[in-house]
Amino acid sequence: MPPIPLLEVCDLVVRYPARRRTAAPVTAVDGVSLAVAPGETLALVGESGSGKSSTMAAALMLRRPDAGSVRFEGRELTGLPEAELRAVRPAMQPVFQDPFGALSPRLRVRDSVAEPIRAQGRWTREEGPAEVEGLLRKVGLDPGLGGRLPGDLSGGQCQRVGIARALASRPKLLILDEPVSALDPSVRAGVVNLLTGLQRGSGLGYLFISHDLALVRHVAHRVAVMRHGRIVESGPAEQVLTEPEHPYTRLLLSASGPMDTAAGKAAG
Ligand SMILES: Nc1ncnc2c1ncn2[C@@H]1O[C@H](COP(=O)(O)OP(=O)(O)OP(=O)(O)O)[C@@H](O)[C@H]1O
Repeated sequence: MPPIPLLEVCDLVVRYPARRRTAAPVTAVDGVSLAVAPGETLALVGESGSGKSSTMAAALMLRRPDAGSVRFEGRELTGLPEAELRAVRPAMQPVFQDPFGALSPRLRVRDSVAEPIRAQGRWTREEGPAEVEGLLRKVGLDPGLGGRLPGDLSGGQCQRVGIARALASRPKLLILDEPVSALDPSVRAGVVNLLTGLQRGSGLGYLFISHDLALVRHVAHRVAVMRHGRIVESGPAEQVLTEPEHPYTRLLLSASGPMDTAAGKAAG
């Protein structure tokens, strides 16, 4: 029997109220189904406005979907009260595009990383600091940076702190929303390699949201292509990216140009 997916989203619908009185409500996600297995990276690709971030927000239950189901390790989340969701959330952690925006500007690096450990009630004076130091090392940072504020770090360093903070909750799934697209091209590959390295042998699943198909080719096991709130094509990365069936996927691929971005090359 195949393993139970970490995340399983079925027939997901997310609507936003009309922004103007005369406008219609927006259906941002219109019946999306996807699943992420342990140790797997599913890339969700599509142009701006196709509904990727709305799917992410609903999958994380940051926004309750208007219809459909979200299961984590087989457990339905949509009907759970907030108190029960709080217990599930550590296992599914977001990593956002803006590395500075994701961290509190007034919290030192070590406190940002310590916060989830404290929130889970695991902090002890003996083991807490060592766990933080270990997490900083794990994401390729010198623990000596622990005393700095985010404003004293580069974008790449900040994103690594964001990843360390996500890992501090001991998650099973990371939902990564364009995790390297705001970074300087010269540091993207390092962060991509970090993410692929963290996954190796760990069972950590990734829902990897990106519009960079070159990058997706290097990180994803499977790809789902989203357009106007729907998945128009999905399958193994190699198949979708080399023999796309849907005209929209072909269009995205032709618009993305040759598969040779800095991140792609170094990560390959
Ligand atoms: N808070 C909101 N209120 C109204 N409409 C919204 C809201 N957030 C998103 N939308 C609309 O929902 C649709 C999907 O947006 P979403 O941000 O999920 O797409 P996306 O693929 O993640 O785009 P991007 O890559 O630009 O973030 C778009 O038409 C967007 O304008």
